[in-house]
Amino acid sequence: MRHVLVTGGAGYVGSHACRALAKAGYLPVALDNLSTGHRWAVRWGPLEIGDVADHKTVSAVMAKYRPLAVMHFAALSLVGESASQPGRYYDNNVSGTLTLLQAMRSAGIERFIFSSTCATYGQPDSCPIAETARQQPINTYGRSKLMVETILRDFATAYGLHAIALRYFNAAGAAANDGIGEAHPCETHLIPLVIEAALGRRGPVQIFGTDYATPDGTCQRDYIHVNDLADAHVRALELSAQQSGFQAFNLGTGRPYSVREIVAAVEARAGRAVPQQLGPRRPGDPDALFADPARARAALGWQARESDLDNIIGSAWAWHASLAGAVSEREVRLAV
Ligand SMILES: NC(=O)c1ccc[n+]([C@@H]2O[C@H](COP(=O)([O-])OP(=O)(O)OC[C@H]3O[C@@H](n4cnc5c(N)ncnc54)[C@H](O)[C@@H]3O)[C@@H](O)[C@H]2O)c1
Ligand SMILES: O=c1ccn([C@@H]2O[C@H](COP(=O)(O)OP(=O)(O)O[C@H]3O[C@H](CO)[C@@H](O)[C@H](O)[C@H]3O)[C@@H](O)[C@H]2O)c(=O)[nH]1
Repeated sequence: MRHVLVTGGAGYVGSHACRALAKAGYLPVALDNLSTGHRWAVRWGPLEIGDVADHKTVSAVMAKYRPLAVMHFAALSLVGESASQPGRYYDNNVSGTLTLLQAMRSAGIERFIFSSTCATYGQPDSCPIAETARQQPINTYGRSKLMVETILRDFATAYGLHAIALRYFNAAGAAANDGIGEAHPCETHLIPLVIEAALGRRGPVQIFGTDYATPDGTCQRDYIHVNDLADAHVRALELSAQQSGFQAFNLGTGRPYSVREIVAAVEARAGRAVPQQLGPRRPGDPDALFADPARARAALGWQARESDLDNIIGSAWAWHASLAGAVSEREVRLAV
C-alpha cells in the first residue's frame, strides 16, 4: 500500500487532502495532536495521535508505515493570536517542522509537500501575485511559514530533499457529502462566520472596513475550494517523485471577491438577509490579494475546478446546515 503521512490530517484542509489521496489510490496516515482537529474528520486511513515536535513519536510512526512522502498541514494559523503568542507559533510551526524534517532524513523519506500561504507575501506591490513577488510577511504567522520555506530551500540544496511549498490563498468550501468541512474551534474566517450569522447561530457579521481602495470599499480575496487545494496536493505529490529541489506554487483562482460580494452570495443561497454591522478595518488587512496561478497550471496541470463562488458557498452552506448547532467537537460528532 502507498502510504502518505499527513500531519494535521484531522484538520480542515488536511482531512480533504486525505479524501483526495484515498481517491487517488494512496493510504493517508493522519498524524495529529488534535489541538484544533477532530477525530471524526479522519475517515480515509488510520489516525496516529501525536505531535510533530515529538521526534520519538514521529520516528515511530514513520517506521510503522514507511510512507513514501509527507504532507505537512499541522500548524497554528490564527494571524491575531500569532502576534500575541509568537513563541508558541515559532515553536509549533518552525521548530515542529524542523523536527519533522530531521525525522524524515533519519527515515530516508525524501518527498515533502508543505502548506504555505499567501500571507508570506505580506502587502504585495501589485496583484495578481506571482511566485516571484517579494515575500515580506507582515505578521508572525506569515513569517513562521516563510522561515519554513527557507529551511526547505536549504534542505533541498544540502540533502536533496524534494520539497514543494503550496501557497494557498483563502481556503473555503467543504466536502459535505463525505461528512467533512470547516470546523475551526475558534473561527475567524469570513465565509463560515457569514453562514453562521445567516443561520442565526451567531450575532451579526462584522464587515471589517468599507474604505478600502476596491470597487465597493471592502477587501478583496481569492477564495479557493478546499477540494481544489486537495487536488493540487495529489498532483504535487506526483511531481515530487520526479523532481528534487525546492519549488513553490500559488493556489488561487485569480478572481477576487469582496467581502460584500461574499455576503451577497450567502444571502442569495440562504434566501434571506444576513445580519451585519459595518466596522473599522482589521489591522494588517491588505486591500486586495489574488493569485496568478499560471505556474501551478503549467507545472502541475492544475486548475481550480470547484471554486466557482456558487459552489464554494453552496458546499459550505450544506456543511454548516448539516451540523446540529455551533461548531463544537461534541455537536459536530453527533451530527455527522
Ligand atoms: N485555512 C486557510 O485558509 C489556510 C490558508 C493558507 C494556509 N493554510 C495552512 O494550511 C494548513 C491547514 O490549515 P487548516 O485551516 O486546515 O487548519 P486546522 O487548524 O483545521 O488544521 C491544522 C491541524 O494540525 C493539527 N496540529 C497543529 N499543530 C500540530 C502539531 N504540533 N502536531 C500535530 N498536529 C498538529 C491540528 O490539530 C489540526 O488538526 C495550516 O498549515 C495553515 O497554516 C490554511
Ligand atoms: O468577521 C470577519 C472576518 C473577515 N472579514 C474580512 O474578510 C476577508 C477575509 O478574511 P479571513 O477569512 O479572515 O481570511 P484572511 O485574513 O484573508 O486570511 C486567511 O487566508 C490567508 C491566506 O490568504 C491564510 O494565510 C490565513 O491563515 C487565513 O486566515 C478579509 O478582508 C477580512 O477583513 C470581515 O470583514 N469580517
